[in-house]
Amino acid sequence: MGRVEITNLFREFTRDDGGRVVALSDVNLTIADDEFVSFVGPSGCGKTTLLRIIAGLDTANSGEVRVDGELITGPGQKVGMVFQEYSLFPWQNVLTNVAFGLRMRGIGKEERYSIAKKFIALVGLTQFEESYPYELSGGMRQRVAIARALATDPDLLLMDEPFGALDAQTRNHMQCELLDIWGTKKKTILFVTHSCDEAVFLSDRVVVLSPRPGRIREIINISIPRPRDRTNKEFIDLRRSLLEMIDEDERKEERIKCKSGNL
Ligand SMILES: Nc1ncnc2c1ncn2[C@@H]1O[C@H](COP(=O)(O)OP(=O)(O)OP(=O)(O)O)[C@@H](O)[C@H]1O
Repeated sequence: MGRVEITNLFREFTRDDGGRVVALSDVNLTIADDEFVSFVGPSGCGKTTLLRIIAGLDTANSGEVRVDGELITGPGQKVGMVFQEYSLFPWQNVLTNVAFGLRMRGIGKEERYSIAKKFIALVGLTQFEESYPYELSGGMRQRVAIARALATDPDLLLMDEPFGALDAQTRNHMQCELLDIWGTKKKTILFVTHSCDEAVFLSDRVVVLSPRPGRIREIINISIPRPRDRTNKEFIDLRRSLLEMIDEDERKEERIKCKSGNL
């Protein structure tokens, strides 16, 4: 489960000065069950907007998103989200943080704690069940956020730069953990990142968005067998071509801004 169909998505925002920003245009994409897809592209190209619309947290002006055939009209149980800033409740310990979504679903205390403990174990934090977020490192907090998103067993997991704030070593470690979890708990993952290296390391496909309005510029299949070796020539070549594509788009946008006097 977790098939996503995005059809003719268009999203425009009105700025405070009354001007219009087209964030997404003509986005059409189908994502298969259990697929791992990353979204990359220049800053401001609409990656977060796209994820928020898929999550039902924002509404497109036109077009639609379906998850397993069901039209998304608001936040739903099929979708879990993990953001860059952990978004844990500081006044709750690890156990109650992870059990939170289950409580919202009316699941009794004994059952929700038992489910939460299973997911805390999955992310390797059993010894920290009673700890509060301030007592944990950034990587540990992010693991709690992932456990919390997984505990409600969503078919689809949306992750918006979840490892962006982590140091390089913790980030690499979390990437491997995420792939392990994805392998065990089979679900569809949509992952926004600024890192081409991360996108190539994790994904079945990488979707490159163009600068505003965000459109699908290119979809790249990554068929390198996992676990992926970052020193492998194919890996290096793919990472380089992705980087070049995004650099080229960023330079193009700067030239347009210069010409229009916005820079
Ligand atoms: N609520 C809003 N009101 C007005 N403009 C918005 C709003 N949300 C997003 N935008 C604009 O829409 C465009 C896309 O924003 P979005 O955050 O989706 O891009 P992004 O690709 O995720 O950016 P980044 O990589 O920098 O995080 C940007 O130009 C942004 O300024």
